[in-house]
Amino acid sequence: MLAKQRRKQDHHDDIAIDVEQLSLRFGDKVALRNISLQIPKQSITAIIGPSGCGKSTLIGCFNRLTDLNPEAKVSGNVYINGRNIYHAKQNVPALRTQVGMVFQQPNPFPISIYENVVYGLRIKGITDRRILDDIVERSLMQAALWEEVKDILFQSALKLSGGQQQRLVIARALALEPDILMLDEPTSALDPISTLMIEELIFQLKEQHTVIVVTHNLQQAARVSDQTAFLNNGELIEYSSTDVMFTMPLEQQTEAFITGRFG
Ligand SMILES: Nc1ncnc2c1ncn2[C@@H]1O[C@H](COP(=O)(O)OP(=O)(O)OP(=O)(O)O)[C@@H](O)[C@H]1O
Repeated sequence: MLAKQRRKQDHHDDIAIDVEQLSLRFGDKVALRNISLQIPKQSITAIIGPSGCGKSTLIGCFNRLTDLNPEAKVSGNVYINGRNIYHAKQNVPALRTQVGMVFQQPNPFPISIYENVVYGLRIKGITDRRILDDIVERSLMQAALWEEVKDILFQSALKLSGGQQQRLVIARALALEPDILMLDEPTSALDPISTLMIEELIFQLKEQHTVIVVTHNLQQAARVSDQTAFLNNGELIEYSSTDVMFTMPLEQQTEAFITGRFG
């Protein structure tokens, strides 16, 4: 019975995140209004929309980061790999391992590069040096940072450039082998070359992960994503393949936004 309750009946194996009539209020303020969408596995989804439209709040529902705000009241459902993550029995720390998150400002810890990557593994109780070494190498390679740091692994992460720090933070998330990686404006604090490196990295990550990118940069959404969700004022206005969204949007609001007439 419990399994039945927790597992969505019409779950498709190729859907990573299934959002059903999701609404969220902060006190009296409605931040998300009745959002439904399905995010396919091993694809890149861009979330766009004007400042304050609810992009960060939406992805914060996918790993229950919004739980940290006592004012936030959620209704509706979010299924990840067919499981309802708002079910009372959901293990929230495990969810946040499965659904990794990278923020706008690179936020490495003031410890070595190596210790940054293994941080979450140590919390999980992994102490075997060989296992940790292997995961450090693999994660830094996946994050396209290994060649630059392999000889300075025990130097402070704070000595790295902003772009390197952001790739380190991505490596730290990848070390936990998340199914889903969410990046909230990952390049807005970076120079154009670092931005390009992160975009190439995002593109490669989809071979093994489902990637969600919140971005203010419409060219970036068009360059990297398979599908795009356009939010305005807490509502999902349009959700379609990125090609369609940027060439023949269905909604006037979308067209106005992508042609720079508002937002
Ligand atoms: N902790 C909070 N308490 C109250 N209201 C909040 C809180 N966080 C966000 N909001 C409000 O919810 C709405 C959505 O905010 P959110 O940060 O999700 O938007 P966004 O689209 O990510 O914006 P931006 O592009 O500027 O980062 C905004 O009106 C914001 O003021």
